[in-house]
Amino acid sequence: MPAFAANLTMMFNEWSFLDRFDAAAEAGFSAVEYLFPYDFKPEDIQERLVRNGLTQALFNMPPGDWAAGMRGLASLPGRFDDVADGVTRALVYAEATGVKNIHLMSGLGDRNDQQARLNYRRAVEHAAERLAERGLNLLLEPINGRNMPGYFLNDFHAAAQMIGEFGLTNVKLQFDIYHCQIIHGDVTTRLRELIPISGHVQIASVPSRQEPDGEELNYPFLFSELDRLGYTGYVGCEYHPRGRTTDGLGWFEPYKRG
Ligand SMILES: O=C(O)C(=O)CO
Repeated sequence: MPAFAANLTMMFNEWSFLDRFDAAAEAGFSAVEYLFPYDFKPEDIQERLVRNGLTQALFNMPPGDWAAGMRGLASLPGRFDDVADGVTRALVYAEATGVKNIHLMSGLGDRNDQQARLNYRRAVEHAAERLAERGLNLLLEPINGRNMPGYFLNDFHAAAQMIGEFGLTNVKLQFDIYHCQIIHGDVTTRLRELIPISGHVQIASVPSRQEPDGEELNYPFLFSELDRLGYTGYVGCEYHPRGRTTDGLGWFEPYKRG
């Protein structure tokens, strides 16, 4: 049975950010993830994790100016020093939270542009090396172009190919089933191909990106498939609740922490 992480960027928004840890634990989650911890003190986040017995499953490196539309820096020209500073900052939070997986967003750009590919490779190699010194994984996530138009890493096959070319054992795929269904479909076949290189899985219904309890995908089947494939990482619930978060947790009832 998969272990689920509540995504505190999207879920439990009825609470302030730090109180979402308490709410997720109360709802039966054993782990949490979110996009960015950087507006909060590392020790405050640590305190919430410890108090609630929660595992920190994932967060992202600093993405650049998110409010101005930046979606990561790794493939961008002239931003290598900012990527390196971001790694330093993320490692402070890794130390406090005990997270094992950190996601490096690629940024907007053309995946077929040679210079953007070189920028990306340099950023990934640098981040991966520094994370490896702490025994951490660097995650790379393909994101669909409907949610993030112009995103550099917008294809699962291309991501798998790059991960193979980089040849770094701590660089893994972040397999968001929602993005995969929108980009490629045939999600079960993609899971069978790519779980061996995946370090984290995420879920949401398609097309609404709400609770994983209907619409295009049969999640109970996909959860069993993850078990059949021997996946032991976390499954991040990166979805927008339709209403109150706790009212939409019927799907989670069989999986929650006792
Ligand atoms: O937009 C997403 O799907 C993300 O997970 C960004 O980190």
